[in-house]
Amino acid sequence: MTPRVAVVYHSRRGTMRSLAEAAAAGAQAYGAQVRLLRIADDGAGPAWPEEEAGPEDVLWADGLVLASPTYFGNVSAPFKRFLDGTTKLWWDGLLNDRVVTGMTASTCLHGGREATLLTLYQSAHHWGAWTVGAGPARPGDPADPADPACYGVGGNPYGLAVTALRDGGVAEHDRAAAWELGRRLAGVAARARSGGRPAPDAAAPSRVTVVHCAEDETVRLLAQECAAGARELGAEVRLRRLAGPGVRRESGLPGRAGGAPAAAAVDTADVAWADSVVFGTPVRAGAVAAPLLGFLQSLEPPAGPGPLAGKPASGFVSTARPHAGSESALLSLHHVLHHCGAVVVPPGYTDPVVFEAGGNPYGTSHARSAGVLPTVQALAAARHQGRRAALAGDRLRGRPAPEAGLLDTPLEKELT
Ligand SMILES: Cc1cc2nc3c(=O)[nH]c(=O)nc-3n(C[C@H](O)[C@H](O)[C@H](O)COP(=O)(O)O)c2cc1C
Repeated sequence: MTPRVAVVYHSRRGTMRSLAEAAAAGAQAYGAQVRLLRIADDGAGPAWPEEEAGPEDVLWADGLVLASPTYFGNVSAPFKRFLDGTTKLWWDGLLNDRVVTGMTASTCLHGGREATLLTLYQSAHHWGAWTVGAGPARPGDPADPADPACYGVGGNPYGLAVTALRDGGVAEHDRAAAWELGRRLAGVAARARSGGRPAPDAAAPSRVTVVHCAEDETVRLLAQECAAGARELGAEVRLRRLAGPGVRRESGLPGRAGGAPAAAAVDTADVAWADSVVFGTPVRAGAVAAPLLGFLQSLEPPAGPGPLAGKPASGFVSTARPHAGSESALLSLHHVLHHCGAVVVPPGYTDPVVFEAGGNPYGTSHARSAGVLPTVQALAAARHQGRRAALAGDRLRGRPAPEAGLLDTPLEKELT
């Protein structure tokens, strides 16, 4: 299936427009059907000739390159208006499963460009989108925009960020990096639509690894439910425990209840084995617990793709109180996942159970003020997250879609 890619830009001086043109050409070179679209600008910018972007273009696209200038460390107001304009489609559950990447430009090298890309992804995750950065790609995928040949990226794994010049000019290496990013996005969008190259073992069940801090009882139960959700879709699942300095001592949580057997300790090979990976952790000081961060850091190779490259990944958390970092920990986890080249596939609002469990689109979360054990709503959300991981892992390896009766996203239903 030919993927449909929309490259949507806002530009006053021309930087973002040039990058968008290059990304569109890269997506076209992959073989995608491409639309280059501008965002309306209250008359403040030049009248660029491209068609104006609207919410229906998000609906049309399988993949989107979102290109906003950095304004005060954020997307520009016109760009935010464009995102907000998709509310009705989002509410109707029609924007799930788009594949999104981001591009930006800023005057200062460290003037908020990473913040802008991460903000873009946060909004895309509310849609239920999958986000692809410029981190290392898996072998055989379209070339790596962070490759030293494309100096414009400067090692930014979140997407493309370049230095804006006064005249709106764009260096050739930045244009080349935008081209590569467009091509990569089209490649992932094609596979997400089951139109990519079939994996050599396409008939085998997809593989999901659920890694968790097992000493935290809440997280352990969420992990089991997540694993059960993946198995519901026919996935082969490895439930793995993080070894390392004790989470129990750090968090002061009770140990394993009921004498359930401990999961095997996780190893890098469990991540290499999987088609998709889900990470569960208690929140410590607004971030993931140290053992998880240590394990993730061991996955990021000094150069080239690591075992997470090109694979769907997401996380779930437990906190002591309702607003004690359940969002910030997951957002910081997403940053690390992008560094590893993963495709971040959080739950978004892709199922009513997400709303019922507190409405965290970045990952399932449970606050222990509601009880040490997860609520039935949190368990249902974890199960949904496991199903989604299995589905995304299946898609990105190009395997045929699972049977219609088991499918749970509008995109799946639409395709079968
Ligand atoms: C309202 C406004 C806010 C800006 N904020 C930042 C900023 O936070 N950091 C930075 O480095 N550059 C900032 N800039 C510079 C823009 O990032 C730069 O002009 C833009 O990326 C150029 O893109 P364009 O050529 O596509 O219009 C700002 C510019 C404007 C107009």
